[in-house]
Amino acid sequence: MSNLILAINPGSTSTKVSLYNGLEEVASRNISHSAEELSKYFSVIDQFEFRLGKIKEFIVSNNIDTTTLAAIVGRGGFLRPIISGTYLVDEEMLQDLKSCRYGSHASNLGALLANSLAKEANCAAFIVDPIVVDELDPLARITGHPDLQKRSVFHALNQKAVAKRFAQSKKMLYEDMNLIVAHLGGGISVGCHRRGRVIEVNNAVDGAGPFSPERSGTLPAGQFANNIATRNLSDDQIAKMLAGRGGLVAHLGTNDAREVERRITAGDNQAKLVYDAMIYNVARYIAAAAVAVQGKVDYILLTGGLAYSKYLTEKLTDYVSFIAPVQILPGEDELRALAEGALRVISGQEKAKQYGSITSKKDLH
Ligand SMILES: Nc1ncnc2c1ncn2[C@@H]1O[C@H](COP(=O)(O)OP(=O)(O)O)[C@@H](O)[C@H]1O
Ligand SMILES: CCCC(=O)OP(=O)(O)O
Repeated sequence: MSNLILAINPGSTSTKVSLYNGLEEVASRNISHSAEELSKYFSVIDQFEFRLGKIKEFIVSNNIDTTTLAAIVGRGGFLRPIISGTYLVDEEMLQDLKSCRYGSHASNLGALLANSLAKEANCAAFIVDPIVVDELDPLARITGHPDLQKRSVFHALNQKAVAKRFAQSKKMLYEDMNLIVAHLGGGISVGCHRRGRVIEVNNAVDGAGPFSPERSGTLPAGQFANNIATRNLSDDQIAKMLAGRGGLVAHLGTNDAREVERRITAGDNQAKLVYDAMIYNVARYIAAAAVAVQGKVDYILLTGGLAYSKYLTEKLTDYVSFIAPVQILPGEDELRALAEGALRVISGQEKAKQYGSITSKKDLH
C-alpha cells in the first residue's frame, strides 16, 4: 500500500505544501501570498480557488500522480472545541469551516482544500490537531463574566509536535513532563502542557495573551469597548484590529520582526520600546502559565519564526529562566506534523476520529 501523503498548510500569508513518502519529504513548496494578492478576496473562504490553483501547480510541476496518494491532510481551522488527534474530513466539518461559524482564519481552508483534492484523487482526507484543540482545565475556562468564556485557540499542531519531539530527544514521554511552549510567530500562543495535555493557553487570535507581530493580545477591556463604540467599528474591523492589524503592525507598520530589529540597530528608540515590550509581555504569560502546574515546569520551549532571533530569545531567557531551563527550537514543522498524523492512521497505529459524531463538551474531559 502507498505511503504517499500530500500535506497542506494554509497560513495567513502563505500556503505551504509538501509531498511525503512515509516520513520522508519528497517535494515541498512555500507559496507566499502578498497582502496585495490577498486583498482581492473579501474573506478567507473566497481564497479557496486561488490557493487550490497554486497547489495544483505544485502537483503538476512535481509530476505527482494523485491516484497514487494514500491521503491528503490539511491544517485544521476554526471548528467547535475538540480533543487532539487526526480527524476524517466530513460534511459537518466542511460546513462549519465554510460558514466560519466558530471564527475565520486561513487554516479554515485546510480541510476544504484537502477534501477537494482527495475527491479527485479518490483517497482519504484528514486534518490533525486543529487550532481549536481543547484540553483546558475547567478553572482556565472561567473569566470574570459568565457571558464570556475562554476558548482554546492556539498553534496546537506545532506546539504538540514540538513538545513530543523534544520529549523524545530527552528520552522521556511527553505524558510524563510539564512543559511551557511559547509559539512565537505572526500570532503568539503560550501553552502549559501538563503531562501531555494543554491545560492552559491564551486564545492566540481573539484578543488574549501577549501582543505579537500582527495581533493585539489582551487589551484594557474598558478602553477597548469605548474605542470601538466611539469609532463605530464593524465586526470585521474589530476582528482586524485584534488579528492582522494589531501588535507590531499597529505600532510600527510592519509584521516583520527582522525589519524591527534592523530599525533598533539603526537607533530607532520607539521600535526598541515596542519590541522590548512584546518580549516582556511574552515573559509575563510564560510566568503565568507556570502557575497552572504550581511552578513545577521541566522545560520552557521557544518555537516559531521569532525564536530565530538571538535578540529576542536572550531577553526572554533572562526574564524566565528562573522558572525552568529554556530550550530554543526555532521555526515550525507543521507539514511534517500533518504527515505524521495521517501516517499514524493509514498505518493502523491510530483510528481516525470523527468530527461529526462529537458532542463537544462531553468528549473534552
Ligand atoms: N531570523 C529571524 N529573526 C527574527 N525574526 C524572524 C526571523 N525569521 C522569521 N522571523 C519573524 O517571525 C515572524 C513569523 O513567524 P512564523 O512562525 O513564520 O509565522 P506564522 O505564525 O505566520 O507561521 C515574523 O515576524 C518574522 O519576521
Ligand atoms: C492560533 C491560531 C492559528 C494561528 O494564529 O496561526 P498563525 O500564527 O500561523 O496565523
